[in-house]
Amino acid sequence: MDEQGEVKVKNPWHRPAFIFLAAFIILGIVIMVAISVVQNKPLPQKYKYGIVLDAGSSHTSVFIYEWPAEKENNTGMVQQKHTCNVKGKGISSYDADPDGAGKSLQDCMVEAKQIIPAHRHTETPVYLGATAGMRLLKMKDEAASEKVLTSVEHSLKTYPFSYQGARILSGQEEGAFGWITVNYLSENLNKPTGTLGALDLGGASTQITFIPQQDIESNDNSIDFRLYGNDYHLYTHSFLCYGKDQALKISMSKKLVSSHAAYKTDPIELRDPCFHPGYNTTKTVQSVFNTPCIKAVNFSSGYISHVGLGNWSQCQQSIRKVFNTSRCAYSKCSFNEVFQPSVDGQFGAFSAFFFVMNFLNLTSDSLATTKQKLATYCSTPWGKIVKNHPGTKEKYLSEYCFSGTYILTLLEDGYNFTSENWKDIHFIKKIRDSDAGWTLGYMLNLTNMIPAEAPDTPLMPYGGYVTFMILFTLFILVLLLLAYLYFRQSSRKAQKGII
Ligand SMILES: Nc1nc2c(ncn2[C@@H]2O[C@H](COP(=O)(O)OP(=O)(O)OP(=O)(O)O)[C@@H](O)[C@H]2O)c(=O)[nH]1
Ligand SMILES: [Ca+2]
Repeated sequence: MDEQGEVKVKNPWHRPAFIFLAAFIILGIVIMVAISVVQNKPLPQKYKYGIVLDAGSSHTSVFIYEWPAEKENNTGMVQQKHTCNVKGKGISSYDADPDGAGKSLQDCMVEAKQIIPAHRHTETPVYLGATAGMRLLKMKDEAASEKVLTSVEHSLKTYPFSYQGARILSGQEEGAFGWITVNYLSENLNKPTGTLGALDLGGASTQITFIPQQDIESNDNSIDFRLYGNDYHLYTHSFLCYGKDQALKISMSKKLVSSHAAYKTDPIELRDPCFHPGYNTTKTVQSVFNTPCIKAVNFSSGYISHVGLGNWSQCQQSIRKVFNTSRCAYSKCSFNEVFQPSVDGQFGAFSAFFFVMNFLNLTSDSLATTKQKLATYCSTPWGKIVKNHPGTKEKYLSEYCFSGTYILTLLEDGYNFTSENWKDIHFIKKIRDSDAGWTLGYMLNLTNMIPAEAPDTPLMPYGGYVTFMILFTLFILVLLLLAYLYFRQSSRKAQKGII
């Protein structure tokens, strides 16, 4: 026994090695647990920010976007953090007072400074994009439009952000970026599922953008993108002067010009089926004709007595005259000789498409029901309408019959939607808390946040990777332990054999 005891003490696999291995295993487990705890602890989110000013024809809105700094190239990560509506009218209305355009942005930009953390200010890009109002001003008075842009540029440069430019977007860009926005927010861009067409109705222009089933016959209407490894061949068209405010002016001017009485009376009487019975307001001729969308006409008076008749079918007939559908040089046209393939797939209809249809409660009816309800609404006396909506601005309120009828006629007679595919039009304001509109798509494009190729995805998700590493390491440790026990056993046997 004593001899055996002496041999045991000499065994190289004896206590120090065992203690070392046990310590090694414990240390390994402690390190693994510590690493996985630290790794899984939610990181303090580091957000980045971007600002886009939508200088529309009717007003300017400031959009602040935010996204997690580490995930800027993943789809659906950028979100709208805040919007601010600039007080007053759009920047194109400052043609006689360009300095006023820059000043008008002050309040919203100060708000942006408060909302975005100070340490991010200098790296936050600011873009201003102007749309149809400025396109029209440029047509009317190019020097004035440049002065307005210079004024907003000077104003934006006084803030601590990274100024990236103020420019007028083309109609094509406006349509295409609206399409990118709705498809980015719906997370359609990296999936094989279909995309959402985009319908935008502004005050001075309207855009239609979608992926058609047929060839695009005119180059002006075609735009190509490669996003997340997929090629997109888009049809897009922007109709300048066909936003709802300009369309109303065109429609009123046509009625005035075609009515002989209009040339003789003072004020000129405009009997309008698109306004409620009992509506009677004096307007200036200038307020209708002050746009490059209409040819100037001489009248006997500078004033119009605008009298409502509240007749929906006559209203629709008068609006149809705004669309010229008599000629088409392509296989298919929408109106005004513009090529348009048949509409296809689901559409998101936003901006004034939503404001108007939502107000009229017409966002989920069939086409036939929509027409019926609208006819009833238009024939409702003006006094009753005002009484039923005490909080609504009278200018907005008076125009809903016209605007609803215009939307219906534009979609059905203009873009050729039918009672079958009417349900494919979704009247939307926001998708996942961000407004549908061109601004987000514009920023994503200019900051290269939508890569042409899909980013490489890791072999397995992060959680799976951590679990795998822990299990695999434990497996190796168990193997080492077994090997140790085996060796110890066999060396004991060997010792015994020697004895
Ligand atoms: N009823 C209602 N109308 C609105 C509202 N906001 C804007 N509008 C009107 O809807 C129309 C379109 O508004 P926007 O989409 O902001 O148009 P915009 O961007 O100024 O014009 P574009 O430059 O042509 O795009 C204009 O006639 C606005 O006066 C709203 O909250 N309610
Ligand atoms: Ca707009």
